[in-house]
Amino acid sequence: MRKIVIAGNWKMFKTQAESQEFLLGFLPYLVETPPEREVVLCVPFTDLSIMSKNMHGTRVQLGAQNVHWEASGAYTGEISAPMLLEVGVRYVVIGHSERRQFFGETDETVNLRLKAAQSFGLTPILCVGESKQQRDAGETESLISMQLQKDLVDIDQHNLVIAYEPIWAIGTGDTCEAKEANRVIGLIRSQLSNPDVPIQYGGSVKPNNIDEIMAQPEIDGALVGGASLEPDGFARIVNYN
Ligand SMILES: O=C[C@H](O)COP(=O)(O)O
Repeated sequence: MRKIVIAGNWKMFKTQAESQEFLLGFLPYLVETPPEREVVLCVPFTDLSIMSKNMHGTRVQLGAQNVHWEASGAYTGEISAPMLLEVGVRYVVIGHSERRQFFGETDETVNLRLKAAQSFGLTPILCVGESKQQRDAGETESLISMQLQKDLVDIDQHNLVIAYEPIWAIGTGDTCEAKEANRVIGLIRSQLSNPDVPIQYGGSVKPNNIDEIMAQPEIDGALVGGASLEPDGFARIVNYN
């Protein structure tokens, strides 16, 4: 049985005060959440400590949004896996398209980050997905295959989550049709050595489309950006039917 993982990715949103206000609104809804669903919040680095403290004893797991491949060193502005572990982080988003697009992440550095995360016992959420241009050019399948091939070299597929995030669907309200997301995720699964890796869909997931997305047989969860910022809406997503 594959694990269901619903993760919020707050990106560069929420101060510490705002993160605590979110928790107050969100946590009460979790009494309705079926126990087999893993709920994760991937928050800015500055929110990790306080979130960790105030999520203690709840079923929500803490996630970060990036990690460096060295344990320590002269890497100004970077954060290492031991630093994340110390503040209670369990998951880390790696290779998000915003990192690839705006911060020069390559498949090679994504692979290094994945290895570092796993070697310290963190569970990476690896993001893959095509741009609009690549989709229109019929390159979706080849692009994703190449990303997987390069990103997953020497990666343990028993401690891994993958998120299929078509770039054109991120933050646009233009969700990938659920059946199409299911098809691409099936394709991703067919390329894995462990078919039980949880594979999420991400890209304009909202309270009004989560039920249809989660009804697809290949989809094991969601990576949610904008809609994870608001407690009621994210609770509706976590408590999908
Ligand atoms: O990591 C989350 C994704 O980039 C999706 O963002 P979004 O739900 O705002 O489209």
